[in-house]
Amino acid sequence: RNDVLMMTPWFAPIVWEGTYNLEILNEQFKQRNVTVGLIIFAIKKYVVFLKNLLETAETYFMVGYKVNYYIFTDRPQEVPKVELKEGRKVVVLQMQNYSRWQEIVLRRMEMIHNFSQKQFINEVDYLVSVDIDMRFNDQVGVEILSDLFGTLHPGFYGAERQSFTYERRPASQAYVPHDEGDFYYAAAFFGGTVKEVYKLTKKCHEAIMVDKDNRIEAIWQEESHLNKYFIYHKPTKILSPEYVWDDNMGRPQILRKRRFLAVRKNHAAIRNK
Ligand SMILES: CC(=O)N[C@H]1[C@@H](OP(=O)(O)OP(=O)(O)OC[C@H]2O[C@@H](n3ccc(=O)[nH]c3=O)[C@H](O)[C@@H]2O)O[C@H](CO)[C@H](O)[C@@H]1O
Ligand SMILES: [Mn+2]
Repeated sequence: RNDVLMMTPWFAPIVWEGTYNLEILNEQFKQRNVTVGLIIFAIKKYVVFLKNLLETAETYFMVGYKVNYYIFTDRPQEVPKVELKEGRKVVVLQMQNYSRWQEIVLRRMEMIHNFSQKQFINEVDYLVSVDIDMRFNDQVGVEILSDLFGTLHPGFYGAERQSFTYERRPASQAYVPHDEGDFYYAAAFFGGTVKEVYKLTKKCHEAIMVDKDNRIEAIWQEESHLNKYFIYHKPTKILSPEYVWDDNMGRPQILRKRRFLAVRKNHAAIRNK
């Protein structure tokens, strides 16, 4: 394709529909018999999003592969029973709730870090962390897999560096100077091998704890820390906004697939509930 950027300056592919051959990739990944962990946080009221996310994942996510759905929740009894295909299972992981939604989203890094070391490393090859207020709407397969991958945020994929909403206060560990940064990534979809996700979440969690001691919270919480990390640890693959789209952004021509879509939500009704 010549209408989109297909490769970064550090030679990482940017995955758009029409840039890869899934048959070839499936041959490779089937031989390796990979298992993928999909990490989902369902704290407090957000459990209402779980059913639709799991059902659409069964239709579109890693079809034909083994998948563990790792669901972090404070309401295990509210995890819906969804019929799963062979080789796929739900693993419910208890997590405490926090009163502020900002604390919940920040603590995702800590939880993924802890469980990567004690559990995920023994059970899966790759981890994918996603927001729950989303649904799969088209195929998401092994074309996303790589050591470390991030997704271009739907609001900034064509934007200039100056407009990226990185943390700009030097007092925060997530600080990014104006002359640095490649892309603005969405925290709603990232992943990699368990080892790389472990390293990423460790670093981000540590930075978040330093910020906490200094009584500062990054402008876009863990997304700010993720963006900082990706500047100094470049992703080995980047996913186009096909993988985190929001129909509020319209339907541009270059978007041949809308694979993972934001579900409309009423912030006031759902956050801190
Ligand atoms: C598209 C995108 O980049 N989304 C980011 C943006 O999303 P959003 O504004 O969509 O944030 P959000 O409300 O979806 O929160 C992120 C996620 O945290 C979990 N959650 C949150 C609150 C709660 O009470 N219970 C709960 O389970 C849930 O999995 C949710 O999807 O900003 C957030 C933090 O500022 C995160 O960085 C999101 O990844
Ligand atoms: Mn979200």
